[in-house]
Amino acid sequence: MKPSIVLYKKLPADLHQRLEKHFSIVEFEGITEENRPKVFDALQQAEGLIGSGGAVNKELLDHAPRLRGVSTISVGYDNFDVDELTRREIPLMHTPTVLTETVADTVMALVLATARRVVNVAERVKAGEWTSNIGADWFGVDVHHKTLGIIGMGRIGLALAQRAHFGFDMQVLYNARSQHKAAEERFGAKKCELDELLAKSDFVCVLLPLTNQTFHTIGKEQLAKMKSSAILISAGRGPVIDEKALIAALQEGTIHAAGMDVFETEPLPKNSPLLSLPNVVALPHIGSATHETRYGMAACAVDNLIAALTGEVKENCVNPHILKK
Ligand SMILES: NC(=O)C1=CN([C@@H]2O[C@H](COP(=O)(O)OP(=O)(O)OC[C@H]3O[C@@H](n4cnc5c(N)ncnc54)[C@H](OP(=O)(O)O)[C@@H]3O)[C@@H](O)[C@H]2O)C=CC1
Ligand SMILES: O=CC(=O)O
Repeated sequence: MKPSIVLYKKLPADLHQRLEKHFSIVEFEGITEENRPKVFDALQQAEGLIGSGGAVNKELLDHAPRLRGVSTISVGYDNFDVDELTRREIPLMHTPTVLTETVADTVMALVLATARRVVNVAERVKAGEWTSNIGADWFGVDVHHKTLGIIGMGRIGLALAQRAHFGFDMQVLYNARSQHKAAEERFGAKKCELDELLAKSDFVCVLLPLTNQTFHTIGKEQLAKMKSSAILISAGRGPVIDEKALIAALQEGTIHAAGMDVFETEPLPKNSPLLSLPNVVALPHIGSATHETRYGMAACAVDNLIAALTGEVKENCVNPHILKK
């Protein structure tokens, strides 16, 4: 009999078939408040779990006594209780690399859209406001030759630095725990303390994962250290930025604008003040959302689960130290 797995995200047909060759699949559309009891029921027999979104915490794991492998269709894994998975010796697999270039494109799109006010002016054109030669009230600010600060110089940070350096002749500053020689040698990036990065950057791009250490890395105090002409880009995880403090900074002119792909609450609530600020470009967490990349992520996650359950993990494991030799 094939091992049973729980799938909680719809997959392309061919990838579903690839999984079906190895496993008997119980499928759900996400893990929600409503379907939680049914998911818990299916988890009693499940040896594998694959999907994205929804918390995979101790409560859920307590309903999954036979679980041997978990695969998320994402690179970020902040909604997984990694300590609890590790304690139970369950490998957690994720999808780094396959989405890196696409997410870096999204971040660059946010840089350009906020600086050049692309969304705002396009809306004005559609509203019929372009009735004569445009004046300064339609102008944006330059991106090329400015200074771009990257907070979190990992895979995506490196791909962003490449775009900024070669595409836009920008000076790149970065803040991370370790030194990133590749970024320094290839893109002239300079490592600096957070305060220095905030004070010198025209664009501050936050690409940190969400952890206990990174929660609210950018708050009132940090925003006050930025140039009043600076633009903040948030594309790691929403809670890395104190959204209340950011809203106040945007309203009071402490900083010039913000481009955001991630938020403290997602989907962004309809009454969020961010939605009525003209100097905010808000995207619905589309960092990796192209057809090609989302397919690549799903394929990677399927292969990751097969590897985890057949004992053949070579890469993409968040807690590799638990793997049996
Ligand atoms: N908007 C979207 O759709 C997407 C968002 N993401 C988010 O982007 C994040 C980054 O992805 P990726 O680049 O692949 O991840 P990486 O793990 O390659 O990079 C993370 C970087 O963050 C740094 N970092 C982590 N913790 C700290 C800390 N406490 N203080 C300072 N720096 C820290 C790391 O520093 P060091 O190098 O020193 O270890 C590293 O440079 C993901 O975790 C995810 O949350 C990812 C994909 C899509
Ligand atoms: O936010 C997306 C991810 O892959 O992480």
